[in-house]
Amino acid sequence: MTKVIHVVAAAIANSQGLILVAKRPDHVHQGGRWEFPGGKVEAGEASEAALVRELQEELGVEAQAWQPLIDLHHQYPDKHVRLQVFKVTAYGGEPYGKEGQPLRWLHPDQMQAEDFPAANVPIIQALKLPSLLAISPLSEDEQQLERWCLAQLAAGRKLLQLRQPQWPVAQRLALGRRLAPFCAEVGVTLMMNVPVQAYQHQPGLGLHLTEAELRACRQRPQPTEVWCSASCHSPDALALAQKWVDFALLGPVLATASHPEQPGLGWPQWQSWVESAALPVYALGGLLEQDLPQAREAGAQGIAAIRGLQC
Ligand SMILES: Nc1nc2c([nH]c(=O)n2[C@@H]2O[C@H](COP(=O)(O)OP(=O)(O)OP(=O)(O)O)[C@@H](O)[C@H]2O)c(=O)[nH]1
Ligand SMILES: [Mg+2]
Repeated sequence: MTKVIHVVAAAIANSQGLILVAKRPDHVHQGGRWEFPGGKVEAGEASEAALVRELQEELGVEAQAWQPLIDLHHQYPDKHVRLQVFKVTAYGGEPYGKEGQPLRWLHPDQMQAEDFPAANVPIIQALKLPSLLAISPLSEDEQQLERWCLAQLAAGRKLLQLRQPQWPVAQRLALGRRLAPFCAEVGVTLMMNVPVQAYQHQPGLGLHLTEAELRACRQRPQPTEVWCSASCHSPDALALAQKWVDFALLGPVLATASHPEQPGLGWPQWQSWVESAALPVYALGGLLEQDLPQAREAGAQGIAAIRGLQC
């Protein structure tokens, strides 16, 4: 097995939510591309100590507060890297390119994957995605679901999923079409849980696949501008999600009222499955907003919930 190069990198966020990126010198690995500042973890060094050291060495700043963003492996033709990325939310000093590297502050939506090393695609996705994903509660009452959606928008949620497996597909699509303009107006994506062939794109909507639909995929189900996600219940499903969609939901972490027959995976198993996946993964199953720090420590993008995220 090739040696794994363990790298820590920082998505440093300023008060406007812009993220600092630096240009790699032309002569180094992945030279000329933009990167998240950071570097190799030294032998015997703890990851977070490496993070603090690298930001001091490369930018002259003192990292003061951070949280895990995503931890992934990537195989380049010439090397295998593990990129452990932290979102740095507080720092002392003004960053400058100590090694002469140009710096820029970018909104995640301005980041183009092709300007970064190939390993960075999931990191950019993780920066674009929020930490909470609210899933619609089962209901026969369309007005109640409209109220649910509008309440979620009012609460500032950025990512929703319209589930309703008990409804005919046409009814799900019709409700999605009505809600889409409200979502689009405030930059929210409503993930539609409908068959791939039935999905019709419009601004404000995305496509969510069941695990069976994910397994049937032979290509990405929608162009890259359309968010696509999938439900996963095993490591091999996560590997497929990494290939065909932008993010996954993995669960149940705990047993839930909506799926009482499925025992919970528990955090240790959940974490061990996500460790080998290079895409953002939401933890699902019996979770509440206050479980977010634990979910992040386990490698989650955030939490997805029905009851846990009611407004
Ligand atoms: N820092 C950083 N490295 C990245 C990113 N994406 C990515 O593939 N890498 C790869 O991870 C490795 C990190 O190396 P680095 O050159 O930053 O390491 P370093 O700061 O310790 O430099 P040094 O070896 O010159 O002391 C490189 O192979 C680089 O191509 C990223 O966003 N940030
Ligand atoms: Mg570096």
